[in-house]
Amino acid sequence: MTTVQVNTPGGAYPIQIEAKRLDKLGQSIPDDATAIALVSNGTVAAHYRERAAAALAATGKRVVYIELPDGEAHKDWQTLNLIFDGLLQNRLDRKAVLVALGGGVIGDMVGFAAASYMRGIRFVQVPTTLLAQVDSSVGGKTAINHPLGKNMVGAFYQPIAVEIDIDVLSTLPAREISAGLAEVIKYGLIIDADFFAWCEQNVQALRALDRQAVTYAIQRSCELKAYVVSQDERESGLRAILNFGHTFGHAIESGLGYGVWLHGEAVGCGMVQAAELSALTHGLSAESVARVRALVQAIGCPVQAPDLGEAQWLDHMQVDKKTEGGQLRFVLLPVIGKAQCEGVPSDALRQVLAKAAVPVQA
Ligand SMILES: NC(=O)c1ccc[n+]([C@@H]2O[C@H](COP(=O)([O-])OP(=O)(O)OC[C@H]3O[C@@H](n4cnc5c(N)ncnc54)[C@H](O)[C@@H]3O)[C@@H](O)[C@H]2O)c1
Ligand SMILES: O=C(O)C(=O)C[C@@H](O)[C@H](O)[C@H](O)COP(=O)(O)O
Ligand SMILES: [Zn+2]
Repeated sequence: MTTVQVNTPGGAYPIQIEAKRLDKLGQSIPDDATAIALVSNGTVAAHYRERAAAALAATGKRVVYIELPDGEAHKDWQTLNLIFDGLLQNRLDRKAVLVALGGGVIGDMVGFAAASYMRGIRFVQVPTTLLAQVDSSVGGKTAINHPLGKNMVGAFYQPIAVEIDIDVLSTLPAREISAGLAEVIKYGLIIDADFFAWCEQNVQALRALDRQAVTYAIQRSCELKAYVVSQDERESGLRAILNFGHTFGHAIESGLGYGVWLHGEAVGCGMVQAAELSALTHGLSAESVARVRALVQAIGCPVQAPDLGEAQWLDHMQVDKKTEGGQLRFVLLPVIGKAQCEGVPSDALRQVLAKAAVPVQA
């Protein structure tokens, strides 16, 4: 078992990474918890609900189950309300603990519900996608989407534990593995050039879910994210680097409609666009841009952006949370392994957007 520690003003907690961790979930429940609400969706529940519920019931506490519809298109108010309905119908009090069993969609919604139910109750992240294990379960960003913008309503709210069972990845579709790898290589690009080079060398092992390679990728990603969020929990500076590729990526997600491209796919493509922008504004070399594009392609994510049209691109990017006083800000790389967040000249941005060429389906 590997443990990575996260320390923020909003909460300190361990990330436990282990095979068959699902069977030890009871260890993350505090003794004074009055009840446990396990929240998942039908897809994940079909594989893992029984084991997770049994491990939680072994604490001797009452376990209730709340099922949400599956998919990014359901990361909204209506679905969030289903969590509150379940908590109230089952009379869960302030000392109840929520457990998020699923990918980033479940984790983000359960986290937001935990932040607001009775003004805040404890919650545990049990991430079951690669993307959630390397990124969304760590750091306390919780949110739902708005039709006009991604993750627009939410809170910073830390879990009390993150429980990663690497075995659950065996049931994940290949497309979801590719999407998760986009966030893995992001860490190399923004903060650890050696890790980026390691990803280049191990891309086939990662896609094949080679146990040793995947375990290392999860551990290193968690270490790097834990370092960043422990320095800057609420994104007043450094944390913005974790948003590399997301100004473009989130515009793709909301522009095409949530769920058409997976979050990781949109981020993968967005990182290629952000690398192209970095070449125009921060001197990133043509060779480095080519390395970014080649690795995004090698993990199985799209590298060619959809043709939303310049006006739509700008409209969707304008609501990005890094925007200040109406000025768009991007995470940019002077070299692979270093990132900074800044405004850019509009002609450079237009040059990058002009390359978006994939026709958008009606
Ligand atoms: N809070 C953060 O810091 C943060 C970071 C990155 C992404 N996110 C958010 O996370 C979301 C994307 O998360 P995601 O990629 O995990 O998508 P997801 O939660 O939609 O999961 C992907 C699909 O895989 C299924 N699934 C999950 N685990 C499975 C398993 N083990 N076996 C089989 N199927 C399984 C899900 O039911 C779903 O259909 C986006 O909404 C994104 O904005 C948040
Ligand atoms: O943890 C962070 O900080 C991130 O930016 C991680 C991103 O991968 C993630 O997609 C996050 O939800 C985006 O945050 P947002 O503030 O742009 O909504
Ligand atoms: Zn992301």
